Amino acid sequence: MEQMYFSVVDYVIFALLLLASMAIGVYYALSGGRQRTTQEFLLADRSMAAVPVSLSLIASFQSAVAIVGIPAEVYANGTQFWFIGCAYVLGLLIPAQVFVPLFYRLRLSSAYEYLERRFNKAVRICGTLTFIFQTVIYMGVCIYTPAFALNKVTGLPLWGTVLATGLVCTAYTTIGGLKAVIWTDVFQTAVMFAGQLAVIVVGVQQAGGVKAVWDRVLEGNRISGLDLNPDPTERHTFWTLAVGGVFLMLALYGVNQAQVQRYLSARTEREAVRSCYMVIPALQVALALSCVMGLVMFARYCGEDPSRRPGSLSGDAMVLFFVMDMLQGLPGLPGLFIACLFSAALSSISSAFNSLATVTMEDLIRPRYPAMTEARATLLSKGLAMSYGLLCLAMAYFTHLMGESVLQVALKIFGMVGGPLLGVFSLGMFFPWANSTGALVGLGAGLATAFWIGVGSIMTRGGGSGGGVLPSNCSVAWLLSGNTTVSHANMSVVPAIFFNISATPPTLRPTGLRRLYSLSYMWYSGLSCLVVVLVGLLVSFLSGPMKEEDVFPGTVYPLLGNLLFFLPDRYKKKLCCTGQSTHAEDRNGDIFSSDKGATEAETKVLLRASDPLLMERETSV
Ligand SMILES: CC(C)(CO)[C@@H](O)C(=O)NCCC(=O)O
Ligand code: NA
Repeated sequence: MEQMYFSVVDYVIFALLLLASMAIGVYYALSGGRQRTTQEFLLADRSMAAVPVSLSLIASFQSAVAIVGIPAEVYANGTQFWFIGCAYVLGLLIPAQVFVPLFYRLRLSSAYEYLERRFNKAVRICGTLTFIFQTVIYMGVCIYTPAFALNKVTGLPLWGTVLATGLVCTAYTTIGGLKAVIWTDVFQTAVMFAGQLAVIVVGVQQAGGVKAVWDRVLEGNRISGLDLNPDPTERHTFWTLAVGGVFLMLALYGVNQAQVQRYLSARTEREAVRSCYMVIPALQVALALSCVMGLVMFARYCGEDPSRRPGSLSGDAMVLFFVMDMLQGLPGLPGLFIACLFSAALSSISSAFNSLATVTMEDLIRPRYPAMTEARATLLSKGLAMSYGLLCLAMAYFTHLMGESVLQVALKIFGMVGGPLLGVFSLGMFFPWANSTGALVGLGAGLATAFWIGVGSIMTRGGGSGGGVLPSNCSVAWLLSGNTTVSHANMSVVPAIFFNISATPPTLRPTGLRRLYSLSYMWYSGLSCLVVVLVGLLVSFLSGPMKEEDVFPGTVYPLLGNLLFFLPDRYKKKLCCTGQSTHAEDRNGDIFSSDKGATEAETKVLLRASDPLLMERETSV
């Protein structure tokens, strides 16, 4: 395969992306409150409108991993993965109805503050540390993926690209705070969609039109029907994607700090909920673009002259090769696509930096030094954002050493670490009896289960079967054979991470522990969430369940009460599921609506003052 060369226009477009992002950072460093308070730096002064928030929400977890990983998946295995779109519906309706109002009304700064109000400090700190662990690994994958892909195709130095993007992102995140992060996300999401659309349009044209594309993907077996196989070890079926995917989406869009922080930055609760709803169609568009891109590439390249094939390239790098090949000779378009890849990456990395700075400040540092001045806290938050930026560069190196397709790696991390976190939040919100011991033991059990299965699957190459390349009339076996003509020697030293998505050979049905390890990675969130809730409830009942009236007001969602709506109140009370205060606002609505200018501390006092039960409890402590 020949190395591709960028024209001047391409370099200019790429440079413009970095410059524009930087300019947005500078603008928010110098306008508004000039980033002099943590409220502005970490929460955008709680002044954002729904549209930028929702675009920023989709950008957080849509990185270059999805941009190359989803087309690679569709190219190799057909459109089955598209069914994850079904999970987007419940996966965002539930946050919009349950999580967002609850968090918003508590006027939190960090999602983990909820855990302290509902349980205790220890649960909060464990939650925070779990989130930090998840995000630090994820950001390494995020920054490494586009740099590696670009290096393979254009020969641009890998670590130079990592360094340049990492530093630019650190810079605008550190000076511009959450406002800059959200507005760069908006701009970067636009670039991301533009780049994908350009590839699709050019690809369809080169493949001979929409009809030709359709015929070839049908002929090549790439349009998947509804796979209703109930086997949980099957990697992608309707059940793993549409049901298991809901838990993945809840972990990401319901309780992940990066997203919770965006909901909290919305100017009103209504805007926050609206932004959550708007993610559903926007994310469907993003998914459709990626899947269609995979199909177009299949139509364009299947059956291509073998001498031009990228030899041992894995799915992910192959996507980039195809894209660059299609766009060669169209000035500016290769640059636009590279800008698309890096936009996707930057918008995820910047979310990671800012959310990590927030939790470190609000959950770990501030509770220890409550007297810290606002100026010092803001300076420290900026220092934290910058330090996490530098740590990200180190994490890129770790990713370099990992194996597997990057899409699967990213979704596994979300499931293994995000699932237990979702579990501990669900335990607190839906089960008033759960106590802090239950929450801690449950979280530990959930993490242990997830890592046992996750690490087991890596050791035994499990994680769900059925990931091999689909058979089709037009042979694609060469993609994996690795011994076809490779014109450049360096193509054969692709690190393991870019080797294919294929898992265990479908012929062997694993038994015993191996069967457990081969659980589809799409179930990781659901399973570990369930373990946390079950173990948490069991331990709570054994160690003395919490009484409903002792729970901090506004931290419980009356799930059982709502489900058993047909029972008379008397029985509901007996069952302990009336939801003493469903949402803080039910009781304190007037306070919240009339205190627009009040500081957080004042609001807390107001909230407490309006709650005699709580006052009593606090004074008796
Ligand atoms: C996380 C979802 C499912 C939804 O946002 C999707 O965007 C995705 O597959 N992301 C992969 C991880 C990443 O792009 O970083
Ligand atoms: Na992104």
